[in-house]
Amino acid sequence: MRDKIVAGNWKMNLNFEDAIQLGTNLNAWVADNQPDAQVIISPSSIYLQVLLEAVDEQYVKVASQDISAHDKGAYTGDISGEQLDSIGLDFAIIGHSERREYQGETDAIIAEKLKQAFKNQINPIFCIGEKLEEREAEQHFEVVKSQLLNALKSQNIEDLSRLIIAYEPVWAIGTGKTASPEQAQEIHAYIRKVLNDEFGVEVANETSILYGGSVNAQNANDIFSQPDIDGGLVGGASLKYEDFIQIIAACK
Ligand SMILES: O=C(CO)COP(=O)(O)O
Repeated sequence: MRDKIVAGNWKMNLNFEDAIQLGTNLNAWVADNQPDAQVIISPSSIYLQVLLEAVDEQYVKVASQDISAHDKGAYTGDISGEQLDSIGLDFAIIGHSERREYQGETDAIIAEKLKQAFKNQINPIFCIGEKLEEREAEQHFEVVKSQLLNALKSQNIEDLSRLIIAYEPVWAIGTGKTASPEQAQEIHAYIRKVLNDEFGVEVANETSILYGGSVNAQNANDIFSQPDIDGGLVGGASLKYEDFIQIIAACK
């Protein structure tokens, strides 16, 4: 379903107390202010369960930052979709560029992770986006198309109703350099066109496509006002309560 969504990817930040405090404060703010956007927070996995208990799911949803590509068994350090589902978790970030870069995640691995999410009724926030050299070589359209198709072609079409996409140009992540609202809109419209061409109009119209990469309280309004941008996946600014609530409020 195409919802407005603002998701905070906390990455490997915040200690236990700060994570609970931020989650609790956000929950109270959402309850009081009833923003248009669905709010999601994505803490480190050790805090998932306690945050699920600390927030009310009608106000704040919780997402893992990853999911195993495997069902179960001898995969030390992995957390399976079934395990995530068993604590009541409904969302998972999959294929973030930092995992592609530092953990060697390929499109093929990401396709398996998406399958595990779908199989366990978890809504994936599937990340795609080009690197700086690919943008400079004007290959960004090809890159996102191949990331999309390599990961989605093997999925069951009916599972795609759970899909959320996050377009995050790697050159804009943590750099303070945002894609301009026009650049972001252009590629979001293109992503929707690829979805339409490959999977049909329903998938294209019903998939939320979030923008990520240096979203902050100042630029959120301009970015979110673009027609094909349904919200944001926010890193650094999601760790600061005052900034993050302004970003949520900007998503209408
Ligand atoms: O990677 C991101 C969210 O997943 C974006 O991070 P920043 O908002 O810190 O650029």
